[in-house]
Amino acid sequence: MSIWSSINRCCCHGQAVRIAQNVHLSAVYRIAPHRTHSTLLPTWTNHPRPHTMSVGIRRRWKSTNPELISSLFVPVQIEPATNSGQGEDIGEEFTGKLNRDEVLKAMNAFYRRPEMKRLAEEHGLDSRLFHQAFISFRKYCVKSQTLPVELHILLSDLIQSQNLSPSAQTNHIDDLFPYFLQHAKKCYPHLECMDDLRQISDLRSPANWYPEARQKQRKVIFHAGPTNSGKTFGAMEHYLKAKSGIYCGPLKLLANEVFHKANDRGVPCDLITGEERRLMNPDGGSSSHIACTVEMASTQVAYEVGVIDEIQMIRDTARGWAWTRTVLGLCVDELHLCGEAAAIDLIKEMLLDTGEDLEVKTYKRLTSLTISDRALQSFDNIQDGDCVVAFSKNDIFSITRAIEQRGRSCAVIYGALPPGTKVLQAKNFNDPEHGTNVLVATDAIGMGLNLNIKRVIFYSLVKPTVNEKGEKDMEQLSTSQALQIGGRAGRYRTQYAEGEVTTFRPEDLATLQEIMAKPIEPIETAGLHPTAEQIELFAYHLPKATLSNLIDIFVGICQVDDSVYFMCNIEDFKFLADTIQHVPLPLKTRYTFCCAPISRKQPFVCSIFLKFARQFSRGEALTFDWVTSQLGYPFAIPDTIAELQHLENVFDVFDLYLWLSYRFQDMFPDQERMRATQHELDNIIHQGVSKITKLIQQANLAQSETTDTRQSSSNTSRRDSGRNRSQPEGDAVVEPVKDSQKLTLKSQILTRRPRGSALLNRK
Ligand SMILES: Nc1ncnc2c1ncn2[C@@H]1O[C@H](COP(=O)(O)OP(=O)(O)OP(=O)(O)O)[C@@H](O)[C@H]1O
Ligand SMILES: [Mg+2]
Repeated sequence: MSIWSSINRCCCHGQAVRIAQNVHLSAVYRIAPHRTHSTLLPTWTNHPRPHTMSVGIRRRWKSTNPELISSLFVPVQIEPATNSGQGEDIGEEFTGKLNRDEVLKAMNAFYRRPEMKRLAEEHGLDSRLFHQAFISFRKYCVKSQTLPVELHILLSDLIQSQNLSPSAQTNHIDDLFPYFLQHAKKCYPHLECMDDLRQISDLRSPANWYPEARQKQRKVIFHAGPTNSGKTFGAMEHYLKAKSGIYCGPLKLLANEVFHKANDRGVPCDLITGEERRLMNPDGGSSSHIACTVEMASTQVAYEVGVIDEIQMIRDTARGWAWTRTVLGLCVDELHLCGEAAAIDLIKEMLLDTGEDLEVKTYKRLTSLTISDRALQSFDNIQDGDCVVAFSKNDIFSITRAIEQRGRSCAVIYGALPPGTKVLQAKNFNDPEHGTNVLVATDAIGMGLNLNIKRVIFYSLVKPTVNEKGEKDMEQLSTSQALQIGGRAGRYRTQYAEGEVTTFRPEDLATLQEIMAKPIEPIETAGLHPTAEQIELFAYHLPKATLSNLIDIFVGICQVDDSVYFMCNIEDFKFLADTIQHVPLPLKTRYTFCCAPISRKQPFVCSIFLKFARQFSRGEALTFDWVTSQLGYPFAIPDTIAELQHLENVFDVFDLYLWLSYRFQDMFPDQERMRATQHELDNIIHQGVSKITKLIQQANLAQSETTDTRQSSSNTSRRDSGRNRSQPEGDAVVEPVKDSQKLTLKSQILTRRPRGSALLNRK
């Protein structure tokens, strides 16, 4: 029996909660940000454990301002009662018609009574809710053509006795309270079920959500060390030798690499990502080993060995929950965690709740990595094996152009490129015969690609980030990030076994040395996330609330042990929920749609997402022909940067389709055709990237102005001023992609948006 049908069969709130706790819920999909995947995330267990505090351990629960919470509850509109015309108004028959002004007077007298406010507070109505509910109640009483008989009579009595002495009054103004409260509960259904809501959103013991894992006493080993120290290699040896194993990686590329490595070693291994399932067993059964993206890991299937790679991602504000879930939930005998030592204490803290110990294995870097004492200063000084790292696409394009103007060919890698393109660009760069011996990249190279880099050159030390609230920030690189990116230089057993790190600008060099010399800050908290079941239960209690409002309420009232955990940000999810709010879909379907791995910063993809939801809600299958007709198919090799970027978005639409096709097979029937076409598109994008300088030139860059460059590539005044002081002319100041080009992209996207879409209305 699914939780959904359980809930529908329940008639009382308490029962719904009990059922949720007793049934071990089937897996559900969870949100994943851009280019990541959905997952299975069980919530409730049949082994509830009291929330005891571990002795001697600092524990604190998140406390939220109650007024902030109350502002999340949107009142349900109560319409005034109309006369059904089926008979007389009995109240009016008894006491006559009520005088509207007198009713208002009585009501206002009620509102002014401090005792009423206090009483309301005892029933969960703070002053804000009391005020809102009173306004609604007053309007209802004044505007209704017919009122409940008792209320009508009470109001009539109150009006008549207004001028009498208190002893002569038969009724008191306070007698209105029960009627008011009844009305308030209709306006704010949560008043009836706040305890249940708090219980549902109690996230203080996430270790108890995984009964299968808790039945094992897992051996947990942390492979800690810097980049390129053989951590993953060490853990993989255990994985490959085991009878069964699960590898959980942060990227499709890494899962893919393990998938190939295992199968090449004769260990049958399946690949599972949000958009792909590759099963090696011809009869469709599962192999003994699985390589998956972390969000896709099952916590119910038992394996001998589990590997969780890049464990430091547990602090990621958007995806951290997926690492938390696998650390607590993988049902394995032996669990290997690979990553920065900065996560060791946090993992130890988490394992206090599972009763398991942590064994730490430390690694040393396999090759040397030195910080240069000279900045690059000029692109004239670029050498074979150099990788220039920048954090904005505009910088990437400008740098590429500047280097190619000097007669060198560049490989280019940034996050929005499809995986195939990234791999091919990396391959060209790695191949000494290819003639592409310089790489220009964002921190997308930080994980997953094997690159023959000799020297990493930081073009900038400031990176755009998203904080816990989902807001964009500009931040100086952390030590962890600088080591992660810089550590790509001098990879073991590659052409360049000795790595070097430097900056482009001399004035950044000291800062880089300082950043890289600092110890990595310990990771203090791990991400958590509400689950589909929890949101479903909220929806059961608050049926009139929108999905995005339900999420807000959940986050507002949930209880988290914030000495160990934090709530991940869910802005993309909420944005998607708002985008399709007006499309009629069952809640579970709506929830799954909103878990799709797309970012709100991709307007074109979001507009297609809305079209998908509309088509789906009409019950019409999303065929290859229908989808590609929305996307300007067939695709051509891009001639401009704008076209290239548009194709990158189209690629993400294919990902969206494939992701949904695994959740709603009947409605997304053309999975294989879409996959084949996406593969072609990957090639087309790669061809576009390979002639990127030509694309940039199309934008008539000659007219670009130096001041534009400052805006696009500099994020600190310190760096700006330094550059102007000391850079050789025409070098540090690389020209940005022109604004006119950005406009072309924008207009292209706009013309492709559906008319009247929510997104257009938003803008
Ligand atoms: N003992 C070993 N024998 C052979 N090759 C090894 C050994 N240890 C590591 N390598 C190779 O060295 C390279 C780096 O190792 P690995 O990827 O495990 O490092 P890592 O510490 O996980 O790095 P990162 O932090 O970048 O993930 C890989 O190509 C790996 O195959
Ligand atoms: Mg590794």
